[in-house]
Amino acid sequence: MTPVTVKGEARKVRYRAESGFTILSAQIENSDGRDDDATLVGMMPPLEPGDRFDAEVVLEEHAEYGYQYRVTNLMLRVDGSDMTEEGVAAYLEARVAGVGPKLSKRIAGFFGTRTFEVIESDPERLLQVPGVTQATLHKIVSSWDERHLERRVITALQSLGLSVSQAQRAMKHFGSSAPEQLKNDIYSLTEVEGIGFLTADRIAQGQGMPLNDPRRLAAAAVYALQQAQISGGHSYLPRTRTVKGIMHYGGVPAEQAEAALEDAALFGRVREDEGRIYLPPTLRTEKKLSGLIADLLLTEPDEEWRVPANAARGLSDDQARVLELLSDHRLVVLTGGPGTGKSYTTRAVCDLAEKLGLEVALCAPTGKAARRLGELTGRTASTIHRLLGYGPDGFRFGPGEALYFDLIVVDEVSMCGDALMLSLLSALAPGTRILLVGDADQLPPVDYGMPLETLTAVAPTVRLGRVYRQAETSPIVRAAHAVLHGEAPDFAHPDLRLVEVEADVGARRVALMVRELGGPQRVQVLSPMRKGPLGVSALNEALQRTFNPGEGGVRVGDYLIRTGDVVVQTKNDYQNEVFNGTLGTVLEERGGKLVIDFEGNVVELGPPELWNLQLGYALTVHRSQGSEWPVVVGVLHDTHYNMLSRELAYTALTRAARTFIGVGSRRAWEVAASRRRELRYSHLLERVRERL
Ligand SMILES: Nc1ncnc2c1ncn2[C@@H]1O[C@H](COP(=O)(O)OP(=O)(O)OP(=O)(O)O)[C@@H](O)[C@H]1O
Repeated sequence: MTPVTVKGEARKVRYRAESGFTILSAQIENSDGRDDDATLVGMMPPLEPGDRFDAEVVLEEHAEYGYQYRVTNLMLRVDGSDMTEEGVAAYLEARVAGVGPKLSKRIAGFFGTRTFEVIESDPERLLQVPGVTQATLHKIVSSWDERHLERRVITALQSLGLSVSQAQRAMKHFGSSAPEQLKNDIYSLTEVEGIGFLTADRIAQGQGMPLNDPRRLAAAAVYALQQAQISGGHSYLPRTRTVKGIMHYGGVPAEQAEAALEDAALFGRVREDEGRIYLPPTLRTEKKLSGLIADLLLTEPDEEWRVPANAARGLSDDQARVLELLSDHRLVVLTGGPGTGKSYTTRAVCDLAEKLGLEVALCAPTGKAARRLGELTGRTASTIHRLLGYGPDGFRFGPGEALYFDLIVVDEVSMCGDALMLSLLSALAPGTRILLVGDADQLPPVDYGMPLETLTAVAPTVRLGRVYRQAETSPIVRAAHAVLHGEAPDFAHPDLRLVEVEADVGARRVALMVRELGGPQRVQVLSPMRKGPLGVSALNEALQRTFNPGEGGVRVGDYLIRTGDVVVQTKNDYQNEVFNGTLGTVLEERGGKLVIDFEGNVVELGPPELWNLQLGYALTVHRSQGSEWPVVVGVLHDTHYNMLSRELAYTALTRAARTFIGVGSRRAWEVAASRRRELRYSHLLERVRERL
């Protein structure tokens, strides 16, 4: 059915979720006829009885509710200019506090169809109407504002070409100044979750923005760098690749893209640093971080750190070296694969520090990693954000106020990008020691930069090679280390198997396998990418259909999430203390909101936060870092070709504590083992070296 355009008047809002999803009874009409009791469903701005609107609707027959009109777009006509005097009076009476039937008729009689304009732009004139006192005026203006602000902003954003849900998210991001903000720079829309350059550009074109407008091409440059940061973890792009990005997003030839890059640098939208193109904040971060690392390497630790002979008892020589290095160095790095004794060593460090009477803080990038660190060392550990006192206006501790501990231990450091590492190091008091622990062979962090790689090259580092945990018996640990040396796993063990499948039936095969292995609560599925027949989206659809079939649920991106589903948080939410990569189970669906149990932390998420959720039956390998499950089904197939690398395969393997089932193709594992991941563009290491 093709959408038809109708004019309508709202009768009754039967239901409205914060996301904007609405069920509305209305009278609608167009040249083909009218329907006095129509049911409209879909994303709509806040509506009140009597509101007039234009809408695009598609007539549908719903299994349960019969005929109804699905709204593809709905625009309010709030100016009331085509309302009759009675309509204006009725509107005032219904919606504005402090105005009864008599007074609303008098006001409508006085100003007619310009009444709304008077209330909005020159309310004092209402005092000319007999019976309107200062108190009445105050009531009218304040009730008008709060109710109409959102409607006006949403309607203004819709008139820019945004859908209702995009308008809601833009208003959440920019606040009520969103229309002005977007009128000045429509491309700042790309900052809003789920809105990319192409959407902003479509709207800008709709407003007549010329293809070669410098603002448009500067925005294309910024977007190219943002995408490089988000999807590639790059801190900058070489000039040539930035130009290609402008050509790609801007759709302009090379010479125009070159000129646009000059303009973007001129406007300060991007920064050029010896042929490297950065977003300004990223360049500042990289420079500041290099300064702090150099400072840690060049200054002496404060407190006395003597290592008595028995302190190293039970430690290997390598593990004992960590204790020695801490006596003369403020910054020490401990790296090694799974089961090599990193936590075991950390515990010994904490034991010694306490014997020396030193104050120690333990932290890690995510809640799960912090909990694990606490368990393995028998001490309290927190997230880095909590240690730095993260709150609504950012970190409490930092350049302005230092953390006063003698030693800070950070685990799972491979998950820290440049920005978080900067926040952490800038909160250290002079003389404080810091021990960074992680597995440098893992995939780099989701955020841009890879400070651990730089630190292992410049700071005193101990690399633990010997595998203790069930080394010889655990085929997975052996396979992980083999992959790092370029060999594909042999998959010749009951706990390390490979099932070859064709891409088009693979997702179904994976779902059946998860059922055989004990279901989603025991088995985690991993895949390198989101798209494609064996990507996370397709796997999640198949797994949801198998383990949580049914209709309905809350629409989040390309998923319908409902009670009982396994979900994963995709962005750090410090208010609810739910971090990127944390898995949860949906307990209940309440009016467009979801109540989710994230490993004991039960939170209720409403529309804007729901954008940070996805189904979690299957995760990308990237997002699985810092977690571990008894059984993992790792999907690696030729169709993932350009993502295959030995770090990816290694990270996937090391997520399994006991059993790893590979699904896909043996060739994919051979390709992965033979290839290192794409290097990230970061200049941090060079900047640190320049300062040493
Ligand atoms: N020097 C050692 N002597 C004896 N056992 C050790 C030694 N070092 C570690 N272990 C044992 O090896 C196992 C793995 O140690 P640990 O958990 O510290 O490894 P890890 O590197 O932290 O692993 P992961 O990266 O998975 O956290 C533990 O059971 C630990 O007790």
